[in-house]
Amino acid sequence: MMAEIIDGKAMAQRLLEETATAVEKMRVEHGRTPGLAVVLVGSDPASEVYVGRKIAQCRKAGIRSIEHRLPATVSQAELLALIDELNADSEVHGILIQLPLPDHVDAGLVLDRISPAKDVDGFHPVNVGRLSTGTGGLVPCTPLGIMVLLDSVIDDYRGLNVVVIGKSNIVGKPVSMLLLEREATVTVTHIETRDLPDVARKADIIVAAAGAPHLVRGYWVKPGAVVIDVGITRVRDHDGKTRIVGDCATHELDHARAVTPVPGGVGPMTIACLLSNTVKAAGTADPA
Ligand SMILES: Nc1nc2c(c(=O)[nH]1)N[C@@H](CN(C=O)c1ccc(C(=O)N[C@@H](CCC(=O)O)C(=O)O)cc1)CN2
Repeated sequence: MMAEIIDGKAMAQRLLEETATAVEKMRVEHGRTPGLAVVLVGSDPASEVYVGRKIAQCRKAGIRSIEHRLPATVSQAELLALIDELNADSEVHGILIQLPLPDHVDAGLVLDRISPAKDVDGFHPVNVGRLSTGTGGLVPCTPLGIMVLLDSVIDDYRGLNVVVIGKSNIVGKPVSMLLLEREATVTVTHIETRDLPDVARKADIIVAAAGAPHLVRGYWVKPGAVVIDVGITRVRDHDGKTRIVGDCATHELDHARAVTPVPGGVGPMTIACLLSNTVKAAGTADPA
């Protein structure tokens, strides 16, 4: 039997529609339009695509987006000055700095400068701390999206074994916190983990976020497990064409209960959750 394919594209579309409804309600009831500042440094082609999609989705949902495109040579001081300006702007409820940043910029310093209340990416230490103590705050978009996808196939996480592959600050660590909040038993694995296939095979849920194409093979996955594929790697085929592949060899996962596709799984949810975080930030902001 084939595994169920969790349709991230359709679920993202639904969330975007709900967000548009919430934006309209906020406008009518409070006279406030959520505003998202999108900062792109340099011209990384993938970042250009993602930023373009974020802005297009904002437009559709009725969120005001304010785009700041800076050259790759921008100084750290200039970037910090822009963030100070955006922090002080009452029309800006969310600030997004598209990653990666150029090497000469200290990304940690830049992200820490964003006001935690406007940190719609959930990367600021205050929001990281809130997430790890289960005390609210803004949660990173990809992990939020993963939970929406998982909730579509799992009612009760209590006692389930989850193996997270990858310990990044953007995905691995925050998704582990969200799963712990649901009383799952979470094992976070990484490049140094011994016998990773054996560890993975014990999982009821695998979240693969290693950035390693087709790392997770069929024999890593227990029959009936749910597999969330977070990897997005562009590879070049024999014919010279590029295509996007995930961290999982999905064609070997017929025995899984459900899997997310790449593309069309976690990626679209990341953008939808950014918009819903922006509305959340606008809803908690002080009146202008
Ligand atoms: N400030 C941030 N920077 C980055 C984040 C982030 O959450 N915040 N995540 C990634 C990039 N990203 C969003 O910014 C992102 C990546 C992929 C997708 C997506 O929809 N992917 C498609 C496939 C790719 C394609 O079609 O080109 C899919 O999976 O279907 C959306 C957003 C790093 N930077």
